[in-house]
Amino acid sequence: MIPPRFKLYFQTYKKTLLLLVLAQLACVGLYAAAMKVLASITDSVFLKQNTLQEAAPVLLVLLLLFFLRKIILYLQKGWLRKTSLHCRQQLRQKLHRHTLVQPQAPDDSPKLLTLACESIDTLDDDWQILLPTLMALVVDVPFLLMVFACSDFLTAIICLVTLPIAPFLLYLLSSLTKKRSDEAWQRLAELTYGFHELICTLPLLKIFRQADAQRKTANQLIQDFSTATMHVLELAFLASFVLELITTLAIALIAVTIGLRMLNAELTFATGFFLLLLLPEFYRPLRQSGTAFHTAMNTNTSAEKIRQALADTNAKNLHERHASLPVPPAITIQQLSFTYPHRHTPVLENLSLQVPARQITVLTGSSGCGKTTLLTLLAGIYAPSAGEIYLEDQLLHTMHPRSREKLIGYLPQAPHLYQGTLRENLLLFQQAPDERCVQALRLAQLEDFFHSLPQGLDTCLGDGGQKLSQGQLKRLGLARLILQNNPVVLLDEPTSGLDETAEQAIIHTLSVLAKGRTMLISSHHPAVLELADKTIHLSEHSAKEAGTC
Ligand SMILES: Nc1ncnc2c1ncn2[C@@H]1O[C@H](COP(=O)(O)OP(=O)(O)OP(=O)(O)O)[C@@H](O)[C@H]1O
Repeated sequence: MIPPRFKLYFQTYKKTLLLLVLAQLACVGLYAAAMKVLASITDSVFLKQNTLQEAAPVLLVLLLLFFLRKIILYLQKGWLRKTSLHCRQQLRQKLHRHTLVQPQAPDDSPKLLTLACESIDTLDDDWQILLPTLMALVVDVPFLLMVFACSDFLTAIICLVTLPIAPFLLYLLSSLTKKRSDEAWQRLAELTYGFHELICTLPLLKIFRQADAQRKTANQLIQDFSTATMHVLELAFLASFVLELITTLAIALIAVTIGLRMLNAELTFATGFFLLLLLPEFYRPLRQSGTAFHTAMNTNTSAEKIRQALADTNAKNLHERHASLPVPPAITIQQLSFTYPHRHTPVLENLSLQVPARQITVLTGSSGCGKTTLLTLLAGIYAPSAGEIYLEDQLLHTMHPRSREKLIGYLPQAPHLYQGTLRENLLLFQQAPDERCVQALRLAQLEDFFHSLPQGLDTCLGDGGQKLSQGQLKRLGLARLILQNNPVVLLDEPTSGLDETAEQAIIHTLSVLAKGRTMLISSHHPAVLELADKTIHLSEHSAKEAGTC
């Protein structure tokens, strides 16, 4: 019944969980003591006719017990919140590392988005709902059973008999709920994917006045998701209702027996009242287990998806051994094939070629023949469907991402602009002195742009900040590459979108940057071709080397 990830929680957060269990024990102990005091006050004031003044010190003790319990509950909540946050942070970091280690399939980003946001956040319920219920079941129920057994054996026996009904009913509901919960997650993934696509293409849809037409698709996705969620909620409601009914009936049954036995003087008022006060607390974890059970179905589905996503990484035999690699290395491609998911024909098939070290190699070919695809495979963003890519004698896809990042720099056709300062956009969370940033901007022909900025390197770029033209964005990408200082540099159309003067300047920068590096450029521009030591013409599925110039 207990999900496997809980074992991991028990191992990782052993001390915190022990503390939480002790706090739980203290809470239930204080509650039982408070109820004992309350029963005895009621007994002394109403039945034994003592005055309130006589009961006042005992009332103070009652107040103190409630106060102490509140403090422990508050601390317990805080620990649970903190541990949940830490646990989710760790998982997000793991997932982040995984996306770097495991070359992503091109269609994976919406899936990763769902995993990193919704799925991981769902695991908060493990700490806010599941673990507290589990602790109450493990600590409160046996503790109160013992208190019942010490006070009145018959009540303890009835409680014990009614106890297994709830788990049995939950077991019956489990298979049905799991299927519906899986379905709801599937609909959520489709919804995320649909919205992701819609947002990416919104400007284009607006231009072609198709934004309204897409509303129908979005509405359908929302409808499907809400229907699937409603199905899950129906079952959750049913489970809670059944448990409420059973526990209420059990409490009523025990209350009647206690009442009858008090009438027959088999039980004193103080003991009977004390037992009646404790009964709701005894059944509380059982009532909560309905909600917890529904939550567990949901979190189990998310945890399974996260586990599957992370499993491939653990299986991969990655190594960081690149110290022995000659720098800059030559690139050798052998029998490389790549097919995009949901496509029947490969973009690249049995491609073999050599990119020499310390030279500029220019990749040409008609539009759509696979130049960008080849560069992204070399950058390790996608994994090849077949064949090998070697950096000297080392296989690229067995290399650790840290090694790959150190070795290979990549300038995509449209570099991404992050919402952040110019400095953050340049350094991408690395450290470097401001002078180096300014020097890189100068080399990438962005000096004038930099001087026009009101706050220099601290100027905010991206959404809500300074916007950049396509040409400026490309040069910003080039400045990033200059700062990264990688021995292998891959550039996709570095001069597209630039005017003639900027193009000349960038070509000069490229020739400077190429010194002591292995450079592969995808381009048609005659000026870039003039730079080439070697030209490779990529036609559909094959490559022809135009030889060394
Ligand atoms: N994410 C993707 N999913 C499916 N197919 C894709 C994807 N990206 C590219 N393709 C297809 O792969 C083929 C090669 O595309 P690629 O962008 O690599 O060509 P290219 O030679 O770089 O073109 P260009 O010179 O116009 O940039 C094209 O037919 C394209 O439609």
